[in-house]
Formats: sequence, C-alpha cells, structure tokens
Amino acid sequence: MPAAVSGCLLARSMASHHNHHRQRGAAALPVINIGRLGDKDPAARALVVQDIARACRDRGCFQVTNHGVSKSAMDSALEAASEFFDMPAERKAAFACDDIRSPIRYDTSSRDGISKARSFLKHYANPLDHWVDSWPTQPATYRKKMGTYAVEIQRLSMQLMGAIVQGLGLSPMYLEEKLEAGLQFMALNNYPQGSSRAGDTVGLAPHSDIGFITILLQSSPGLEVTHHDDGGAWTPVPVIPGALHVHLGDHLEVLSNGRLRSLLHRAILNTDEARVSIASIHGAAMDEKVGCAEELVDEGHPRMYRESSFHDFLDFLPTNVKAYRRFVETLKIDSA
Ligand SMILES: O=C(O)CCC(=O)C(=O)O
Ligand SMILES: [Fe+2]
Repeated sequence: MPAAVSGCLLARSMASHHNHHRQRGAAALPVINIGRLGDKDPAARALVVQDIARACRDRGCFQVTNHGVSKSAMDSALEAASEFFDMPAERKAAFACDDIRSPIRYDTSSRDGISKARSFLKHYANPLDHWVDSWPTQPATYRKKMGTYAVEIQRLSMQLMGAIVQGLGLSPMYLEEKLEAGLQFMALNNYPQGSSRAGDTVGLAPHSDIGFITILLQSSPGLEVTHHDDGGAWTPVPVIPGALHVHLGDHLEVLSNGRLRSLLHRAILNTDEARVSIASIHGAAMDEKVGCAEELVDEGHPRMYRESSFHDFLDFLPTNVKAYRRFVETLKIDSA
C-alpha cells in the first residue's frame, strides 16, 4: 500500500521533538571478551559466564568482543542497510504494509507509538532459506550481505543464550532446540541527523524488546539505556569498533521468573550524522509459549508471569500505542 507512506510523515514527527537532559549512568557499561566461551576448559568458560550473568543482572545489557562475527560481515550489513534506505522512496514503499504479521515491512510513520523520527525495515531471518525470498532484491547485494550477517548473528545469539541460561543455573543446552527453531526478527532503523540546537531529540522512544535477547549494531552513537536501578538516568551506549551490543528482552525476564529484567532503551538522534542501526531479536518460534522456567519457580520464588508467545505479543502491539507499557508488565501474575 504505497499510498499509506508519505515522505512528509518523517518531517512532521521530527517537528514534535522532545528535549532531554543527557544524564550519565554511574558506571561504564560492561564490555565482555567472550573469546573463551567455546573453551574446552570449563573453568575458562565459567569466568565468562559469570561476567555475563553479572552484566545481565546488574545492567540488563553488555557489549561483546571476540565474538566471532567478522568485521567485514558487520560493515557489509550496515552498508546494505544504508544502501536500502538511500533508495528512492517509491522503491522502499513497495515494502510498506499495514499488516504487522507481514514477513517484511517498511514504514516511515510513528503509527507504532514509539517511532518519533525513524524509518525502518523489519523482516525475519531464521531459518534464512525460509525468509530470504521475501527480502529486497535491491540494492543488489542486500540478500548476500544481510544474509551473511544474519546467520553469524543467529549463531552468536545461541552461544550467548547458552551462557545466559547457564548463569541462571540451568543447563547451557536448556533452550538450544527452541532457539535453533526460533525466531530471528531483524529491525533495520534509519534516523535523520539531529539538530545540535534542538538538544537531545528522541528518534525512537523508550521501550523494551520482545524475545530473549537483542543483538544490536549501530553506525554511530545514539542508543541509550536505563536499567531498573538507574533511577531513570540514561546511559549512552558507546560505539566500540568491532563490538556488538546485547540486551535482554521481555521473554528472558519471564523465563528467569524475574531474576533478570528486560532493558528499557531508546535512540537519540545523532547531531553529527544520519544514523543506521540493525537490531536482531532472538526468541522462541512464533507460536511457542514462553513461561517461567520450572527450575526457577519454588516456594521462595512464586511464578511471576503468565506464559505468552511472539504471536501474543503481535496481538498486544496495536493496543500499546497511546500509553506505552512493556509487554512483560501485562504478563505479571497478581500475587495479592
Ligand atoms: O536504533 C537503536 O539504537 C535502537 C533500535 C531499537 O531499539 C529497536 O529496533 O528495537
Ligand atoms: Fe528496541
């Protein structure tokens, strides 16, 4: 439905920007070298698992280095995303679609309630051969570049989830099959350059992601995070060359029965340049219900959340436009 997409929507939402004071979180965000996660020596692996567990618990996010995703795959993915967004509006509008269940969707408007000044392309990626035919054929290298990146990120997500569930006291294999057959949902985000006179301008309003984890790559700074103990202060996520940012989603909060919390994050317009980010959300399959791990429910830790699927999340989304709530809040079981 190309008619639904008009170039002026972006300009209109930019005009209604909000000013924010940038506050710095107390301590730098954790950067974890995960090179030894695959080590045969369990003690070497355990040290990394411990660092990840602490970062998940205390900050809800961390960056990883030595993660095995090649620098060229990362650069190429950002290139492919930029080249897509640089195409003429009509070409991108071919992917515009009102149905949030569409396998691929391009939009420039703020109909979702949180996009203030972003255009995005969203599509699925795992398993790649199932979804790649729905991806853009232009730019000509898009499928190759984004596909290579997607596969490497899916592999990394499984390795990270193995460590995260181990950090919760579960077997590293706990989710392996569900993740293998699970959902990889990619959001390519495009933000205009912000005005330095306007102060901090929100491109994407605060929200948490569905899924267990999100792995995010940004072309330049703009992502900001706030964890539950941060007292509302926003911490900018620095761009560390070669590193990838990881944060926790609503379904990990559910799985962990509240031991871990999903991360609230937002994107600020970069005043030096237009910005592109690629978020890869990793969760269970579309109709797979995710509940609290039984191993983490006991007398001292009563079940905190109802089970839900990605499908349930999509049903919830259109109802979440006026006053934003984290999906996971709607899943809480009244303990009263
Ligand atoms: O652009 C960013 O850094 C954040 C993107 C994001 O949060 C998302 O796509 O869910
Ligand atoms: Fe997000």
